[in-house]
Amino acid sequence: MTTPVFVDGAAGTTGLEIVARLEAHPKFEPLVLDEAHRKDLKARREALNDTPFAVLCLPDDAAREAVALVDPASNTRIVDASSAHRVADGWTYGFPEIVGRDRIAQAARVSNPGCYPTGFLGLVAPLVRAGLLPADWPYTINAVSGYSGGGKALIERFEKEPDIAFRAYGLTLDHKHLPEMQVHAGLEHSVLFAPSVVPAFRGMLVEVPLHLGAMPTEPHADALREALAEFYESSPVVNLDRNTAVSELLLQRDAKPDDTMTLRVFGNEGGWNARLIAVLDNLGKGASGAAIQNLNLMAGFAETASLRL
Ligand SMILES: NC(=O)C1=CN([C@@H]2O[C@H](COP(=O)(O)OP(=O)(O)OC[C@H]3O[C@@H](n4cnc5c(N)ncnc54)[C@H](OP(=O)(O)O)[C@@H]3O)[C@@H](O)[C@H]2O)C=CC1
Ligand SMILES: CC(=O)N[C@@H](CCC(=O)OP(=O)(O)O)C(=O)O
Repeated sequence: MTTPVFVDGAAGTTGLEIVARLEAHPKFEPLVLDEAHRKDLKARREALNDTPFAVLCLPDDAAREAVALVDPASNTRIVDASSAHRVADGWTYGFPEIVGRDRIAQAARVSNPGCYPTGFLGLVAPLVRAGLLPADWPYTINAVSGYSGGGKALIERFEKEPDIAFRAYGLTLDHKHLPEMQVHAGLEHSVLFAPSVVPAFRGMLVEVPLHLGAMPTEPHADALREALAEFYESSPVVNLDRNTAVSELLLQRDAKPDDTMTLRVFGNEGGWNARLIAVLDNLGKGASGAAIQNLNLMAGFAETASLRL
């Protein structure tokens, strides 16, 4: 006997990957609407109210609409992959390693983190919480993503314009991920975020460069690395790679789906500077893998069931 999960937005980039993981899942099964009904309000309302779990893989407005379609008396528990509810009251932020597995397990409304915030928060939130990095520091994030991060529209653009080698964006400095990065890292100031896209389908590198010697706490890169290693010691999904004897980190154009995230801390010899770098799949721990991890915890199943580890 399997538990049905309604995937609203199943024809989209994130939705397709969630359906694939649910199809391979030993205890869940995906419920999707056919092409003629996938945007039909009546069909969506029924599925949203009559299924024990629903995952929203929709643009923000459609995700808000989906939540409004759920009767307050309904028992449906929701995971929202959009950015509509990431700092909203009544929603639990779906980053189990940081928020706590118990909180996700008990929640009726879980908001999946954004892909870039998964990398940033994975690196910075535990260190701020431990007092090793200051909460009032002006943090900067340099990040590069595969083009599937922009959904169907960006995939189409990169496939039509093969000459694009690099795309810097977010140039108005008001990217929609700023609030969740500040709130869930417990920061006093908004971060300075410099995202970009390269012609690879999936994968991302999220980097936080730090002038450690200028910080009041003057943390050493080794201390940051060890604190992260300890924090993620028991995680089956997030790991800290202690090997800093690497000269480069690469994203591959044909990378396979991957639901893990690897963190690294590089420091210079004097300990003045550090580069904190997270490598993840925007469609894995950055979206679909995180949704399955949260559903597993909510249903009381093994945390990593059907993840691509
Ligand atoms: N791509 C990624 O790496 C990540 C995405 N996310 C978030 O996940 C959500 C989905 O993103 P993504 O899969 O990339 O986007 P896509 O554009 O690839 O897919 C969105 C899907 O939603 C469908 N849709 C739009 N409006 C409605 C509606 N009113 N009712 C039913 N279906 C609707 C679209 O239909 P149609 O096919 O007709 O356009 C499309 O199939 C977004 O909120 C995104 O921000 C989060 C983390 C990472
Ligand atoms: C390359 C690209 O365009 N990426 C998306 C973020 C993808 C993601 O994290 O999804 P959410 O939008 O749900 O937060 C962007 O910058 O808007």
